[in-house]
Amino acid sequence: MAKPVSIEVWNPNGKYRVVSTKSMPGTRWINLLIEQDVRLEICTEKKTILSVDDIIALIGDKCDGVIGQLTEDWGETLFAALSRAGGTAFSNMAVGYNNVDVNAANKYGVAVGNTPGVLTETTAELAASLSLAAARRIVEADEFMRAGLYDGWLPHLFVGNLLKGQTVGVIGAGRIGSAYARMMVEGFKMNLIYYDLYQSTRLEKFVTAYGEFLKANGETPVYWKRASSMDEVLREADVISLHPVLDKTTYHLVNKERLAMMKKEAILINCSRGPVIDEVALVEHLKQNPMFRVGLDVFEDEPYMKPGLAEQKNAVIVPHIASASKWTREGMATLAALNVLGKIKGYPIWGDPNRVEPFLNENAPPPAACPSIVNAKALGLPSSKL
Ligand SMILES: NC(=O)C1=CN([C@@H]2O[C@H](COP(=O)(O)OP(=O)(O)OC[C@H]3O[C@@H](n4cnc5c(N)ncnc54)[C@H](O)[C@@H]3O)[C@@H](O)[C@H]2O)C=CC1
Ligand SMILES: O=C(O)C(=O)CO
Repeated sequence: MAKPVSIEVWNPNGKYRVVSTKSMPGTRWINLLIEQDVRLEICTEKKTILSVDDIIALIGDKCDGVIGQLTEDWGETLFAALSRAGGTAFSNMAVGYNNVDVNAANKYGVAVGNTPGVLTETTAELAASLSLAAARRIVEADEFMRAGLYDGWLPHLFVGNLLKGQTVGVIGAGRIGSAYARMMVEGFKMNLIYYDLYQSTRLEKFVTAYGEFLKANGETPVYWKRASSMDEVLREADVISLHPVLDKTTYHLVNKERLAMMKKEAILINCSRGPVIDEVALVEHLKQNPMFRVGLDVFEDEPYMKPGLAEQKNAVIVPHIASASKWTREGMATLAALNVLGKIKGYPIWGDPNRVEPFLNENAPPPAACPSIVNAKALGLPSSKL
């Protein structure tokens, strides 16, 4: 028998029962649910990561849908429990859904939602922030000041890397990778080399047009190149940012051998998922190559770091905050809630998960559609004509 879990209840007499495993930013998502006859239960347990047993207790005997978090293990056990409780809808409050076993969800006929688009720019901005922090040694310099060690300007003090004219490498040039590439090319006049399974024509056109603009204004133009292999990016780029999904093809994509291919003074940024880098190999590489720097938002065994990482001065490390702007986090909550609500109400699936703005307009009711259901095809769910 699972232990009871503490909750806060909204609209107790609502017809549909939806559970959110965490309190989420903003109130719009709550209002959108309760206006549509939902009894909403929000878990108020203090512990950060809920166990499968905690979530089973939250689901209970009758539950139409769950809004969950990327820290939770949504596999066979939870989808079976949700299905037994009559549920057909789950949404991660995240775009990444490597914590979800979509095949298990398909088996139990549960729709799986995610929250693309709303976090693209926010996440790219954090990747850009980490790139700058690593290049200009901001964290080391901040620690030095606070320790009272600054006793005057020196020619050699915290010398870092100039980005202008260097090459930025992007691995996984999807929504976030492309947004980051544009920031670095336009903001710092860097050349671009990228690797993705698919061509990013829009990104290429952007860099071409920006290069022509610079040239027309008497400045050095910027260039792009689509690499034929990831190794080409690692060898050529000065700053490399990882933005692929995490799956079997990207697990330990950056390993000991690949770290060795990179320039000795390269900067590596990871705002995708921790296991994309072999973190043990990374710690060793950081120790052996003091001029090599990393900016990490994600870790292989989150929330833990591999031994030795925290001691490396050439690593800038932040706790998975890439999507943490107020607007984005409130928007993620809204999209996750609307995924669950839409499925419960039998709404069709929004046609373009890259264009979710209509769901985020606070001055208008959202479209009658699920913003993004990743297994819509597998479940045969209809597409919206809106
Ligand atoms: N740190 C954070 O807080 C955040 C992390 N993320 C992570 O970023 C990931 C990407 O998000 P989006 O850009 O919205 O997704 P997306 O689907 O638009 O882009 C992912 C890209 O990776 C490419 N890709 C897949 N396998 C690859 C491989 N083996 N080699 C090279 N490229 C490959 C895909 O073709 C695609 O273009 C998410 O799946 C999530 O894990 C997303 C948001 C915030
Ligand atoms: O959305 C995601 O995938 C995250 O990691 C958090 O925003």
